[in-house]
Amino acid sequence: TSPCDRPVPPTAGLSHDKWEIDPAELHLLEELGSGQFGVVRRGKWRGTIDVAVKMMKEGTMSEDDFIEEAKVMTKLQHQNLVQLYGVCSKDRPIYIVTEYMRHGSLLNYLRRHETSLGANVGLLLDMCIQVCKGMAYLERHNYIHRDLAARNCLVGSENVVKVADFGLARYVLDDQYTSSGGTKFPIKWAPPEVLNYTRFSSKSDVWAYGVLMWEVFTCGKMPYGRLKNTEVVERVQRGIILERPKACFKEVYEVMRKCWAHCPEVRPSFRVLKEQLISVSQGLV
Ligand SMILES: CNC(=O)Nc1cc(-c2cccc(-n3cnc4cc(C(C)(C)C)ccc4c3=O)c2C)cn(C)c1=O
Repeated sequence: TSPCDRPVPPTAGLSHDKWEIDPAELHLLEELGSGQFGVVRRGKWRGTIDVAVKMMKEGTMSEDDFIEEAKVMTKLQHQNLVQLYGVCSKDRPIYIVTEYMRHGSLLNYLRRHETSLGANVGLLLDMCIQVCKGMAYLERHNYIHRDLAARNCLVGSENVVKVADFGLARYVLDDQYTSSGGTKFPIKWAPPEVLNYTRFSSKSDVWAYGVLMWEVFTCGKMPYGRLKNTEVVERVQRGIILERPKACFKEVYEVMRKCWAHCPEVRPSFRVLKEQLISVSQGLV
């Protein structure tokens, strides 16, 4: 957007651009883990706001492209998206500062709470609906995630679930991750058109969302078990899909199956998925 599109802040010219965060306002705390770009730490911003800070390891990300994109990403705001607060890009390593989610990744949360969650299909469905709402917002903004999976969603207080790291896949420099033949490429969440032509779209996100629903209703099992990536590619191209999880009743599995239509145009949009899942959850009451 050209500067004239953005409302001019009263302090125009005095402060950094609004997506630029002053590192002096950050107080770094314990390490939360490490991801594709290096170490992530919990922190405090302006003394009180809980944040997560990704400290970008040199050579892991195409930084200039990302910093440009960060301006767009800070504008994507929804209660089921992990909010990007801004970046510290004046020196290296650059920091990516986001909202902090106290219970960590959805995948680990499902595995840690399998017993209690397994008995609560209403809650499992609610988690799926929250992710769907976040994804429907991205779809409305023509924004593709490219790596939607339970590991890339985060859990906050009161079982709030939010989609994280949307769009970041485009800035990963590791070709083991970016090329579909690479060891880190998320084959088990990829539809035929991505496996064959790396053709990403909101409909390829819908396929991945179906796999995420399967992860949720199995409380964090690995899709296709211990099958090798080559075996999964072969099955997906032959139209073999994941089996119905025990905890998953038929109406929900029917929605999952629609996400795995071979042809992307046949798959429902996230907007339609959201309506269908909400009506299934109302039928539960
Ligand atoms: C206990 N609470 C917490 O731990 N909370 C949190 C943990 C993390 C966290 C910690 C370590 C690594 C990663 N991580 C994991 N996978 C990633 C994958 C990608 C792609 C590009 C491959 C999709 C990019 C970045 C990451 C990444 O930074 C995250 C999200 C982030 N946030 C916001 C939290 O609230």
